[in-house]
Amino acid sequence: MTPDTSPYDAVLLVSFGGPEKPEDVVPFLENVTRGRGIPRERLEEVGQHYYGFGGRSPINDQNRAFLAALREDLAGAGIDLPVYWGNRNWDPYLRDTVQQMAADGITRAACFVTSAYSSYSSCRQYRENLFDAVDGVEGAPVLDKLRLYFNHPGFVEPAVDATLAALAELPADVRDGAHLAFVTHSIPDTMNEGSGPEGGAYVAQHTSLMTEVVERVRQETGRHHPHQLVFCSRSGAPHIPWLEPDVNDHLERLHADGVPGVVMVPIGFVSDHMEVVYDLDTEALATAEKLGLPATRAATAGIDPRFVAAVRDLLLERAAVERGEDVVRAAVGDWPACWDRCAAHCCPNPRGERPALSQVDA
Ligand SMILES: CC1=C(CCC(=O)O)c2cc3nc(cc4[nH]c(cc5[nH]c(cc1n2)c(C)c5CCC(=O)O)c(CCC(=O)O)c4C)C(CCC(=O)O)=C3C
Ligand SMILES: [Fe+2]
Repeated sequence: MTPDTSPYDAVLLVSFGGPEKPEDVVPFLENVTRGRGIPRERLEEVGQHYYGFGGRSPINDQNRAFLAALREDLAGAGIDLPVYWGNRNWDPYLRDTVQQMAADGITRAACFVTSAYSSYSSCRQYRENLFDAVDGVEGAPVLDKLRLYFNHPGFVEPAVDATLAALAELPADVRDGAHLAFVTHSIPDTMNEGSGPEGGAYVAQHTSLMTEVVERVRQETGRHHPHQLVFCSRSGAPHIPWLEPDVNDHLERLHADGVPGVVMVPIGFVSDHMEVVYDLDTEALATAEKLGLPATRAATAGIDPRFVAAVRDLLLERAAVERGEDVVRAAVGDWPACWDRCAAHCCPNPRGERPALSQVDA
C-alpha cells in the first residue's frame, strides 16, 4: 500500500548554502552577514577557511547527495513526490525554487531544514526565509516546516554509531579513559536564552542528545565516558558573550587535566559543513596534535539511511497530523517530540520581529 502523503504534493529541502568557487566566497559572506555586525577581521578569516578549500564549501555537495538519497528512499517506499531544494544564502535560492514549484503546480510542501535544533539562527530564521520565499509569488505553495528532529531516532542512532566508531579509532590504551566532546555552533548567549518556547532550548536540546548518546555508548562499551558540550565557529563582536568553551580551549583544558584522549562528536551539524572540515578537522585536530592529545572526530549523520528515512517518517507523521489523524511521534531521550508549529514568542529575532511561516498564530 502506498503511504498517504496528502495534503503534501512535494518535499522541500531547506539549507544554508555555500560558495562553490573562489569568486563566490565574498558575495556568499555578504549574503550571510548583511546587517549582522560581524567584524571585518572575522570575515576575512572565515573567507580564508573557504579559500583553503579551493573556495568550495562542502555543504552543497552534501545536500546534492542527500537529495539523491532521499529520492531513492521515498521511491523505495512507494512515495512518488518531487523533492526540491532551496537555500538561505546561495544558489539554488529558496525564492527561485518556490517559483519553480509554483510553475510545476505544487500546492503544499513539507520542508525539511538541515538544522535540528531551536534558536533564531537554526529555526526561526529559516521560517522567515520561507516567508520571504513565498511573499508575493503568485500561486506559491503552502510551506510547512517539519518539526525539529535532534531527538528523532534516525538522527540519534547514527550519532551513537559514529561515536563508537571514533572511539575505536583512538589508540587502544587511551580509549577507555577518553573524553567525549560534543561540538556545536556557538551562538550569542542571548540567542540561547531566547531559544524555544521556554528559553534555553538550544543548549538543553543538545544536552539531551549528548546524554542519550553517552548512555547508549555505555550500553555498548560498559564505559560511562566523561563528556561536555563545547562550541565552535564563534563570530560577532568580541564584547558580546557567545556560548563557551570553544573546542580548542576545551582540548587545552582536557590535556592540562591529564585526560588521555578525546573524541569530538559534532552533533550540531547534520553533515560535513565547513565548520566540521575546517573548525574541527583542520583547526581543532591541529590543536590536539600540538598538545600530543590523541583525538578523533565522529562522523556526521550525512546520508546515513536511518537519517534519510527520518525525513520520510517526519513527512508521513505531519501529513497524518494535517489530515486530523492520531500519530505516534518518534523521539528518544528526556525531551518529548517537538511541536509542529512554533509559538509566536519562540526564538525571537534579535533585530526585531519579522514575519515567519510555520507559526501557531500564522
Ligand atoms: C546556529 C547556527 C548554525 C547551525 C544551524 C544551521 O545549520 O543553520 C549555523 C550554520 C552555518 N553557518 C554557516 C556559515 C556561516 N555562519 C556565519 C555566522 C553565524 N552563524 C550563526 C549561527 C549558526 N550558523 C550565527 C549566530 C552567526 C553570526 C551572524 C548571524 O547572526 O547570522 C558566517 C559568517 C562568518 C562568521 O562569522 O563565521 C558564516 C560564513 C554555514 C555554512 C557552512 C558551509 O559552508 O559548509 C552553516 C551550515
Ligand atoms: Fe553560521
